[in-house]
Amino acid sequence: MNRTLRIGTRGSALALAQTGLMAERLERAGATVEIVTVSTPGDRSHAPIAEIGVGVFTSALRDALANDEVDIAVHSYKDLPTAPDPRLVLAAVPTREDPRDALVARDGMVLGELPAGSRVGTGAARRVTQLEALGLGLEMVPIRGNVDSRVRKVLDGELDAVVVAAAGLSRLGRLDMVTEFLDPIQMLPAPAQGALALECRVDDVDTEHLLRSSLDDQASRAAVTAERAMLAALEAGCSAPVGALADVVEDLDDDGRTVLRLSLRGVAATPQNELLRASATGDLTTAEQLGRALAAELLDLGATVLSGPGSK
Ligand SMILES: NCc1[nH]cc(CCC(=O)O)c1CC(=O)O
Repeated sequence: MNRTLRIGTRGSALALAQTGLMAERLERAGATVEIVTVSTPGDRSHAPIAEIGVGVFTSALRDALANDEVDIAVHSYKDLPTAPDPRLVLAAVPTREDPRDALVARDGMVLGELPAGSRVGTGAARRVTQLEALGLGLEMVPIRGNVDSRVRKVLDGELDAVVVAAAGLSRLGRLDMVTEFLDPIQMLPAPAQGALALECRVDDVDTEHLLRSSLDDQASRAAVTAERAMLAALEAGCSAPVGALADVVEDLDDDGRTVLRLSLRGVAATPQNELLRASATGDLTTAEQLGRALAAELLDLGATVLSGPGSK
């Protein structure tokens, strides 16, 4: 391909960092690329995500792609609405970063060391509900804004701690700030957390082929496919307290041969905001069915079917 590929990104430090990484990899694969920043309503507003709705970070970028203003869009996968965009194709899910949530606390503290009444910043219902379930007496403070500004609130002494995605800090080169990586047994991440989604126009087969062949990672794609299928089946948006994590694990088949399997864990809440946890395993090739089956089990256990805006 000898055309210059325009890669669309949001303008936040995190978005620019992760798009820069993808641009480098595409150049190494022989492509000529140019980065184009697209401003989104999510970047301009400070209102809670629950008010401004799912897709606030991604719709403007998707429109720019569909309108031929850019050729590739790089998204944080967890920010994408679950409904597919018929104008676009998800051409690559690159190897996923650490999917866990991370605690950044004052004085190097881990969760168990935070005194009761400590002020912990997070706006995401999924994080709030799972932290409250630990019964530590923490005071949850709703915050929003980019990763930098959240972490700064701890450095400034405004908050005792914040919970953010480890992947965000990693891509910003700030993993040194993490005082504890939260174990998924206590804190399941948002579906697709730590993964990127690279889209192109559905009729741009050259770009699709390039992205697929140079960036797509099959195991990461299978894992996030299962997580997102669970989310979609619960009809939960980004503000819903739904967490999911699929790990690719080694298993033995009937003939004693090593095979790769998906191990999916999920968490959802009842109407009384009690947490329900469940898990299931399946094949990488049937990731979607696995996600739907786990959602069905959670619904059977009494999980609320949520609708409306919501992804973190
Ligand atoms: N909507 C915010 C958002 N979208 C993606 C990430 C982190 C990186 C990732 O999960 O890929 C974050 C910040 C956070 O949740 O702390």
